[in-house]
Amino acid sequence: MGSIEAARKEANGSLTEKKPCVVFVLGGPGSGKGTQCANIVQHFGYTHLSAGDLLRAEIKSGSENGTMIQNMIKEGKIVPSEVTIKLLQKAMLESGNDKFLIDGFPRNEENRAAFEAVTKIEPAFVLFFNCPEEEMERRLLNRNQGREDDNIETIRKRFKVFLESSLPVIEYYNAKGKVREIDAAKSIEDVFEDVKVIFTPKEEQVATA
Ligand SMILES: Nc1ncnc2c1ncn2[C@@H]1O[C@H](COP(=O)(O)OP(=O)(O)OP(=O)(O)O)[C@@H](O)[C@H]1O
Ligand SMILES: Nc1ccn([C@@H]2O[C@H](COP(=O)(O)O)[C@@H](O)[C@H]2O)c(=O)n1
Ligand SMILES: [Mg+2]
Repeated sequence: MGSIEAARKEANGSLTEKKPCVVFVLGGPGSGKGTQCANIVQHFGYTHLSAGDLLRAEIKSGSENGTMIQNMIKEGKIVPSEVTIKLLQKAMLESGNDKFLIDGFPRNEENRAAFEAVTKIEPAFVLFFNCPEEEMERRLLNRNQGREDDNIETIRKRFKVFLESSLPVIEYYNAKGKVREIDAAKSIEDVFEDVKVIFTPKEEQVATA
């Protein structure tokens, strides 16, 4: 049985009940989550849902939560789970797909516990892009996508939140054997080579030795 399918069945506890396959994609700011998710979508048919992108779209839509979300993002703070989970659930329903890369979520223990309580979905696994802070800082300062949080002051706050609130979530899943860690300091192409191994069912992996 392929590794993803096995993880999915184990996560959802049943062979018949059809729950979506969710992979949480975590890593520090600038570790390359969005870049690699775009590659995974092309090769493996997942729908990519970036919590940060959904929150930024919510600001643009003129929603009543827009100002609150904008202020939180400028400060690198985590938006209350209720808001983010509603956006994720809506996007999952609208996608028509049943395989999701949820990028940048859960960002803290509150995100994690609320998602599991509301959706009853356990991730198949957690893809963790591990990258040194100096490299992430360099990437963010060169990103040039006009993001209000890509300035050195906010970047430092985001790093602090990652260490204090997001790493414990990765440790939580690691204790359950669910973390697939990737060295994200390599080139985009080399990182994707490592990612592909994780998403390719074992029986399809060609022996190179
Ligand atoms: N392996 C890599 N080597 C060099 N640059 C990279 C690599 N991966 C991504 N980048 C670049 O670094 C920047 C940040 O990448 P990306 O947006 O994918 O990160 P992210 O983890 O989604 O960040 P955030 O958490 O801030 O959304 C982009 O400009 C991207 O092109
Ligand atoms: N679960 C989340 C994810 C993101 N945010 C806020 O959005 C900012 C940008 O997120 P990226 O993943 O695009 O880097 C992040 O710093 C948070 O302010 C959130 O609140 N909750
Ligand atoms: Mg991103």
